[in-house]
Amino acid sequence: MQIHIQSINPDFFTPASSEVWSKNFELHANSSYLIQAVSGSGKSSFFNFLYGLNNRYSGTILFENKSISTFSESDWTNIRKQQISIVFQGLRLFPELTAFENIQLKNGLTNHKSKPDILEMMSRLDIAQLADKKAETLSYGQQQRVAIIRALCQPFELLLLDEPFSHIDNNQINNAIALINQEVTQNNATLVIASLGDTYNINYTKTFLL
Ligand SMILES: Nc1ncnc2c1ncn2[C@@H]1O[C@H](COP(=O)(O)OP(=O)(O)OP(=O)(O)O)[C@@H](O)[C@H]1O
Repeated sequence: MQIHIQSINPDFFTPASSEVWSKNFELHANSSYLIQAVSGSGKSSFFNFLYGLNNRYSGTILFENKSISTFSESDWTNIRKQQISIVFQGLRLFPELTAFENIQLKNGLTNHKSKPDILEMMSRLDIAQLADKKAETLSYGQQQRVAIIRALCQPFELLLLDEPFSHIDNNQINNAIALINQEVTQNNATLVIASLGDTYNINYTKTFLL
């Protein structure tokens, strides 16, 4: 998906000058981007704009040359099912559901992956043994890995990851990055990762300071 960002600025706070706010740039397929932000500079807001959860900004965001401000709620429902996947900073898992149920709930919308595929992904991130545990009983780093796999269990052209590895050790970060890269490549997708400073072992097309 071709994404054009044209001079956007949030309506609800005045950001400091950055390489995102008030700037024109494009995000391309088969490319990875890092948004390096200081806390409170608006990276979650930027992701919410791209995911259609917040439209309180000036400027224009175009997907395939169409302004996303024209999309209806049902357009966004389809886009979130087929084209954009996200890991929120706060994860948004269902605490009462098991790790596997959290993943399958999303996967079931498109039957993107089989149960053995999901269990293999969980095994790669060393959480297969937690499949039947309620999400609320998992550590935050384990929950982050559940949320990452859940995000990979749907078709996507744009994958948004908001501080996805903040509670994960380096070894597991590398396993997660290998899995994410594999899925991004298979989908010919655009990857956008936000971090507070870490750069991770990813070959970025461009890094933006926010
Ligand atoms: N709904 C809202 N109404 C008013 N102000 C908001 C709203 N959401 C965020 N803000 C403000 O916008 C600024 C950026 O918030 P945002 O959550 O996007 O930052 P962030 O860079 O993701 O921060 P952090 O890394 O600390 O989570 C903050 O000053 C915040 O108080």
